[in-house]
Amino acid sequence: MSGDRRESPPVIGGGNGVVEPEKKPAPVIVPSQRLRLHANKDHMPESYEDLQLDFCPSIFSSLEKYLPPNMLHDSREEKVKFMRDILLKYLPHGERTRAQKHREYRQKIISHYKPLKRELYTMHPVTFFVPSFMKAINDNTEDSLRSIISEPSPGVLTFEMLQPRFCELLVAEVENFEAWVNDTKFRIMRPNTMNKYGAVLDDFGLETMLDKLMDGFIRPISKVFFPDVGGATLDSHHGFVVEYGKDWDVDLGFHVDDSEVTLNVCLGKQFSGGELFFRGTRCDKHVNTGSQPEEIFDYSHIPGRAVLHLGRHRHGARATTSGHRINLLLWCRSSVFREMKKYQKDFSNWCGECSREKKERQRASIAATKSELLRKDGESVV
Ligand SMILES: O=C(O)CCC(=O)C(=O)O
Ligand SMILES: [Fe+2]
Repeated sequence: MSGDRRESPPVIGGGNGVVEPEKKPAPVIVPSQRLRLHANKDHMPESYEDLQLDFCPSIFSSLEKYLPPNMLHDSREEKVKFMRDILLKYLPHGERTRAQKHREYRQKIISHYKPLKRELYTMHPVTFFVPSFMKAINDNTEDSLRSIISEPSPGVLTFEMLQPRFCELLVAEVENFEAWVNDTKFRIMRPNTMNKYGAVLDDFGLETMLDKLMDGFIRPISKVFFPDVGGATLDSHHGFVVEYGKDWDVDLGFHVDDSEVTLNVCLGKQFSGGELFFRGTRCDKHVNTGSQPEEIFDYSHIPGRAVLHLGRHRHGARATTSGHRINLLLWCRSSVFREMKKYQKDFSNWCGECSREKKERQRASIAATKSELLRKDGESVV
């Protein structure tokens, strides 16, 4: 083991609170009509963005061009049903049942829960974000982004992001949701296996808004700062809030997130403690190795200020010693990166330990070449 620090092994992924697959096989629906072999280029597909779907809405828009011609002008609901049945066939059985169960779970919440602050459910950049953040995103250059971002430790980016009013509204919505959960005794899934408190925002209607947050605001930053982990191709997310304090979770153990890039923004309220501690980025193989002194970093949350880091950047949260801390988390994922990762062994462009090992191999190889040259030199002198 390298480095001077040992931590207990980080929890990997932390799960995302999704129900376990059912054992009984579900019947596979075989559509009586087939997709076309070639896309109908003249057809203008509908938007599926506003629907609660178990696949990315853009997949439905793309697939619509392949629908049998007689279906093209069917209702959106009929087209969704047809395409969804086809897409589900491509998921492994366990995944398919899991996706179906999760869809039903969400549907149940959404059809019964009455949102309090409706303005949160559609993206309003000007009222959500502080002007400096808006400007940097709108200018959309590396320089403009760098001008608002600090990097107090390698790979830990921080910047002012959310308006105080937005934070208040989101906290009020979460409290309203929790009151509804208590009143109705509805059993909700927590954000992941590490939390007893907190709520999954995607499960009660905020998925579309959070998708827009990822697409329009987090992906442009990740593309510049985290290109090696699929920062430019983030295409799905898990969005939730965590709550800490005497009456909630107290701290959060050492772990890595099930994400390529994680956005963590403090929403308030008043609290002390709760610092994030970081211990360097690691691939699967090296997740339990020690940390180098330069990888050790503590960050104190400030309401409205975002922290952006790799999911594989090992971290945890210290005890919130007084008050109530609520943070918004967006675990952003890239399916392209995950697929490519299966065929790679060396992650020295982002894993601290792969990189250290690679440098060590290069150093050893240079030293061996030098001593070989010196030996040959010595022989020729004699
Ligand atoms: O409490 C925090 O700020 C950290 C939360 C976190 O790391 C997580 O939920 O993955
Ligand atoms: Fe985390």
